[in-house]
Amino acid sequence: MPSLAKYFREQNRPYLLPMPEAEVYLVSEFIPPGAEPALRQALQEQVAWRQEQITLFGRKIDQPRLTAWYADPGKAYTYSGLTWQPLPWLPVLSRLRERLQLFTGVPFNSVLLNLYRHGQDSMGWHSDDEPELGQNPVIASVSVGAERLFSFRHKKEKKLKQQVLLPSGSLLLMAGATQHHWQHQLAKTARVAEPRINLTFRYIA
Ligand SMILES: O=C(O)CCC(=O)C(=O)O
Ligand SMILES: [Fe+2]
Repeated sequence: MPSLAKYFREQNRPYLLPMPEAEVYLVSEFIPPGAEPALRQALQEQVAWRQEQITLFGRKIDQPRLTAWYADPGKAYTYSGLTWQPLPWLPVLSRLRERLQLFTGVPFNSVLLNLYRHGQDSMGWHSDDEPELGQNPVIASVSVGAERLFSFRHKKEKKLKQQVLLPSGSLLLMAGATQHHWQHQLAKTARVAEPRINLTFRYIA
């Protein structure tokens, strides 16, 4: 990571990742460190975590993570072949949404939650480019728990790559044309045994 990252981290200012044809910002302490343990506990206990399955080569297999989907009424979302019916907002999620809306100045009406139980849980390469997200979606991704490595690769220029560690309490904002030109993933890792919770706030048309 370039040395400027340290400056932005210390100021707790959004750090713009050096990526062409993308707009990706990292805010390292979006959740104040003192508030992080209570948030982690609330999410682990209150969220209706589910083990979903996907069909791969005609066989049903468990997704390598647990998930949950909360949204305003009437919003359904199709994601990796599954159509999600939303649950009504929990207070802990509404409060986070409120803070994110003030911070970013854009509305969010849904959140997809991922629970990576350990380093063997993961999410493969994809773009968040479903039509219901619109042209240039702003995706606000909050991380709580174990620090994991998040990777980007450019769709056409295969040499273009970027990686960023997502510490607990951080906010990663993906905006502009990021989803057109780049894919992202959360790879498996043998180094992490602790769980990580990720919340991606989105606006569904
Ligand atoms: O866990 C993460 O940081 C990424 C999750 C993600 O890319 C998604 O939910 O679309
Ligand atoms: Fe994603």
